[in-house]
Amino acid sequence: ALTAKLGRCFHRCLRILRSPCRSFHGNNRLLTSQIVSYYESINQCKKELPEYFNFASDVLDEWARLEKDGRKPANPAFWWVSDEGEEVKWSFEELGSLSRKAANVLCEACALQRGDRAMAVLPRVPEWWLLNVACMRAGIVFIPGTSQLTAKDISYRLQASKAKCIITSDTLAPALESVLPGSQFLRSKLIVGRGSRAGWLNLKELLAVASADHECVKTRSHEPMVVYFTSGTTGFPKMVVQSHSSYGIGFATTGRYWMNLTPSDIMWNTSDTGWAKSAWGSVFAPWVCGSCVFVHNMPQFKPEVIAETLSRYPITTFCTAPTAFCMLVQHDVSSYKFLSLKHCVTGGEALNPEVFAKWKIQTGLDIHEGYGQTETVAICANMKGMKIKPGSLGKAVPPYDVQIVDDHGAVVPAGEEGTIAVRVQPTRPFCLFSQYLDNPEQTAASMRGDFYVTGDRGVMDEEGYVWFVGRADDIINSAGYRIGPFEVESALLQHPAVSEVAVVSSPDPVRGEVVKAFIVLAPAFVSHDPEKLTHELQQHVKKVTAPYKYPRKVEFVQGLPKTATGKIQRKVLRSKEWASI
Ligand SMILES: Nc1ncnc2c1ncn2[C@@H]1O[C@H](COP(=O)(O)OP(=O)(O)OP(=O)(O)O)[C@@H](O)[C@H]1O
Repeated sequence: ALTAKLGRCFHRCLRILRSPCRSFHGNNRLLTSQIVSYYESINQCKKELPEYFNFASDVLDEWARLEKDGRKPANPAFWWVSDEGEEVKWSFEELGSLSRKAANVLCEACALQRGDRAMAVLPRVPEWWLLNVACMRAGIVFIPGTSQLTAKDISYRLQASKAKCIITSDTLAPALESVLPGSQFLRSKLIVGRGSRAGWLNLKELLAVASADHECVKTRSHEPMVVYFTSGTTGFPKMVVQSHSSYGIGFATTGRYWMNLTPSDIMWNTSDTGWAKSAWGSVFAPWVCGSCVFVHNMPQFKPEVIAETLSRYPITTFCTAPTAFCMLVQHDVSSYKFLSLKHCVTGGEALNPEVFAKWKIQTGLDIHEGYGQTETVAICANMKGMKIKPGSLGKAVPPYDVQIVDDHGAVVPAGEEGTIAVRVQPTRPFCLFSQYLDNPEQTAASMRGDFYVTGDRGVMDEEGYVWFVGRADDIINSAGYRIGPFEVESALLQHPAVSEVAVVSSPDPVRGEVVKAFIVLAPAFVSHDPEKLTHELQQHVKKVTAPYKYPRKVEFVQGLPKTATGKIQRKVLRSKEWASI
């Protein structure tokens, strides 16, 4: 009888674990590792997506429960520092109670309801994280925008997104006021920071009197959770809708295997709050893994400040853009001691192998490059434990089936160039964006046959590693040769004279177009003879890569045009080159 009883009990447990609708709500017996592995197995298609899911109640509150029971490493959920020496540390419990208060503020004082949209244009202040979680709890769609946006940009975004609430800082509010009257959807305005302003509610004052009792909305997995704007590298930024599960569950594999995160880790991602990269590395990937989100609120990216922060705080995992790694190795971080740091990741643009090699020499650490878009979680990555191929994007991250396809959506053989694509037939991955907001044409245009196409060109090698060639628009077609800017830029960066470089097409009467390099010189080379230097750089490229790729035109410049995220806008340089034609 006892065996039969045990057998029944075992099967009941198994049924609960396998149940598609299972949530962690109220289940106190779960272990730390089970939270991550449950969501990981959904990513690996071993378990079905639950019908209802909410990151706040199903993940964050679960970590808070384990923390309370003493079954989670004593790591804060959130650790924020500023240049002025201020510090904020929240446990998962504190994050829970503060975000419940914030949810009440949004629902009561701001009169927002489930499904309404709220736009937050804030620098890296702790309230950004609170409001993010508060919106999840209330089922409000959160729309982050970078504080580098101009009032005109914000006006466009408010109109386009039909946001009912604008949240901004006391310093940004005056500049915004001029454009707000034109936003017919806007119902409430919330200020984060000190001081009062006519017509604005103040979060701090409202939080002081808000109740910490709030029942989390039971959101459906596919319900919209957040809208992010793309960087606008190739055109006007697109509004990408992500659901509660796409970002909420989809980052489990990214966090565990690419970022190497566990509940003992402290993750620092330097991305600005307005970009999807902050959702990746400062919200979902670390928190689904129970790690601590570390934030340094610094108005400007200064390599010496980054290096000091990495030395001073027990940061274990560091993520920053390739350009930032480039600035760090140029600053030379060899003299710093990053005692806790054990894992570095990057993405968002191409990481040149030269930077990878220098970082390894200076710190002893690899940089694990990953690739993805606002529309996705990590598509490819050089994951922990895998052989790293410097210069490659790594291999497909589950559940994505990544292929290189031709113009008709047919998969091309290994070694052949095509468009990097993610299979959506017969099964569309749950962690792919839902749509471009109010733009069915653009949403449809992102599909080709059985695939979602990224718009990036690449090659897959025999081992399944994907190599980035360039954005489709950036490929140079010179006398029948197709040349990706990345390879030429990587070759040029190996030369000590080159500090930064962008390679684009330029008109040519014979070849149609030729390779042109815009180069920012390293300080020691600024006074060199430009003609001699041009020749030397051309010879250098011919030596380190196929000679037909060398830049026939070279222009030395003071700086390169970049998006607010720091990505090089080759489009701007290209347009100037072709303007006179
Ligand atoms: N590791 C990487 N190497 C090279 N490029 C990368 C890498 N990771 C991401 N990218 C580039 O960044 C893009 C995704 O960035 P994001 O979603 O911010 O929008 P964007 O393409 O920069 O802007 P927009 O779509 O508005 O032009 C990818 O499509 C790819 O071009």
